Amino acid sequence: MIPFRIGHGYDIHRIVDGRPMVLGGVTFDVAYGLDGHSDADALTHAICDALLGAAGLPDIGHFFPNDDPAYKGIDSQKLLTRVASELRQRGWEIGNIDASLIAEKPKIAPVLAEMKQNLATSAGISIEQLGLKATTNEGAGSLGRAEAIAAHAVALIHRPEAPAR
Ligand SMILES: Nc1ccn([C@@H]2O[C@H](COP(=O)(O)O)[C@@H](O)[C@H]2O)c(=O)n1
Ligand SMILES: C[C@@]1(CO)OP(=O)(O)OP(=O)(O)OC[C@H]1O
Repeated sequence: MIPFRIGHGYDIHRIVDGRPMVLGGVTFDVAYGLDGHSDADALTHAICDALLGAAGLPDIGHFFPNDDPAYKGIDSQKLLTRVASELRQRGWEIGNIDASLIAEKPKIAPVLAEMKQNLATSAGISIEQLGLKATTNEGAGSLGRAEAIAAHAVALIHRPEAPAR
């Protein structure tokens, strides 16, 4: 069996009034938020799907159905912790994760380090194993009009090395 596997995840949530704005486990003090069944943390969802995809497992909606009241408003860091646990139960270790947020607003840079710490802790990896960037969509399209926030993520997972004999 190939000891390394790569996965990709993507998610997008609409910006609406009257919802919390949670990204990477950080809650922003703004008057708008993301629509969804959970806390709608698109960044964390993309990372979950990258990990699940790498392991050849079904996507986030399979593990946490969006019509199940158990997941209504749930903190997506709990979902990421569960996803990482599902992988480890199947003998996978996380090599690294790299993610990109596409958000016209809010400004991510001031809380980027806090997001990285939250995500690394939830996934059970070190900060050095996690890349995170933010970009605007330069005003183009629905993302550029700040109608939604999207995230892409890739993850590399591997089987633990066999002990040397
Ligand atoms: N929501 C965002 C978007 C971007 N940033 C930071 O600004 C830099 C420039 O963004 P461009 O879209 O003009 O390339 C980007 O590299 C990020 O450091 C941000 O903090 N929050
Ligand atoms: C996270 C889950 C949890 O029910 O709900 P949503 O917040 O709606 O997020 P989405 O990425 O649209 O779907 C995945 C679901 O598993």
